[in-house]
Amino acid sequence: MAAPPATAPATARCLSVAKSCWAAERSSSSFVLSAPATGLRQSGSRVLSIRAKVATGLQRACIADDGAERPWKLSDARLVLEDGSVWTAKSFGASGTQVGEVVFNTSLTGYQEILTDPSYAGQFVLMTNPHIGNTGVNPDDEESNQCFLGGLIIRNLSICTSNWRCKETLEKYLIKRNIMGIYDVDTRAITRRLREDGSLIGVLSTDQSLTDNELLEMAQKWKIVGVDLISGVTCDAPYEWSDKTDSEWEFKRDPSSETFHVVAYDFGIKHNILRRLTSYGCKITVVPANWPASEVLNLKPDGVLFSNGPGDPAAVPYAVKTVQEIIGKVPVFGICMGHQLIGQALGGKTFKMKFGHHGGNHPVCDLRSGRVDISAQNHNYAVDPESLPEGAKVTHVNLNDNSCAGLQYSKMKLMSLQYHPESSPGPHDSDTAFGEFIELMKSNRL
Ligand SMILES: NC(=O)CC[C@H](N)C(=O)O
Repeated sequence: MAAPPATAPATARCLSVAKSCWAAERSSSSFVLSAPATGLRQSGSRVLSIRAKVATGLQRACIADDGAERPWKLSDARLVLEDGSVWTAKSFGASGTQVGEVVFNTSLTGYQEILTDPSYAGQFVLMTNPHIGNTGVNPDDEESNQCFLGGLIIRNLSICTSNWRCKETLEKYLIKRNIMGIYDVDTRAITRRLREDGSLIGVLSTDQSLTDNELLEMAQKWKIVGVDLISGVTCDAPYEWSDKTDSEWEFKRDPSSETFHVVAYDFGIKHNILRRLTSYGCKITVVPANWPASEVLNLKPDGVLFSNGPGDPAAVPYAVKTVQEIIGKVPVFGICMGHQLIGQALGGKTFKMKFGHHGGNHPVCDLRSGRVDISAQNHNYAVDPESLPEGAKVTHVNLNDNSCAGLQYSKMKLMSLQYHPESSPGPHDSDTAFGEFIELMKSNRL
């Protein structure tokens, strides 16, 4: 059970701190900040300086621990961003100190699928929905066997859980899995900063012996671009997968009469991708990320799936080489990281987006039919369509920013999507993509 809220509502505390910061600002002759953690952005805009001061002011207002016992939880955690801002919060889940890239996710729920999505390795996920934890967690919504993300950042932790599937509270679940969580922090302000400045590296800490400056230094030294994160999340050895989507949840009513053998490269694969493929009539062999292409081709599969996965697609040349050795020989389907690796394997370029796409409400247009799907997304990198060779066709665009959301190259028997047709969590609109992969494999059999 979460701790009861502090007496003064957070917004009120925030506003009074903001007011006093503003008054101090006006009475001083310059906008130079006195707090060491904000000093780095002194040369930045006046607006940024004020915001940083508010964040630092919150820390002073909340960590007034005089040793007296109080029946509510005091702020005991900090999030220090690489821009020098310090955000105080209350911890839940594990304690300690953790570095990661902060991304915001606009899904209303589905936090358990997000926590267990291996593509979030190295990242802190900030949920923009202010109320999280009310449905607890259950054994069926896991997308992998562990949590790979660095930590969870939320506005309000639900003080109770109420759901017929709930087996455990979010707080207990995070403690068991040694994952840090913070709440009672201004997630809207952090999201606005990420939208303005782009994704930022941060440090989450409950360790009061570390100074703001020490945490800031950790954030500024840490790198995520150019790092191979796939090798930390892929499986150790091949295995067979045969679980379908549970009949209670199945929404596709016309099971395929044919079966297809698909080899799935595990770059951080989500279970629901495997379940959806199985429901569409596939027998699946999952192989580790570094499994030789020659051994996969020796199995004579009907198709190969290149899965989602964490990090920078340009940092895994071995995976790009594998994709190069396979495309054109058997039908392939790339999802998210798999799509980006296909882009690279075709000689195209990937680039880091300002703050990426993370959420269950991204409109995507299928340019072939004009149909618009609402899709589940989680990526910070994208394929530059201008860099692709002739013949590679952009089939889908994200309607929020026109970025490339899908590819097809008939001669190479390939299709790929930048988003998540398996939709966990998210809408089922794009489930038909699995049917398209089945058709691609069928036509290759003829
Ligand atoms: N979901 C994924 O596969 C993520 C892809 C890649 N790691 C990115 O952030 O762009």
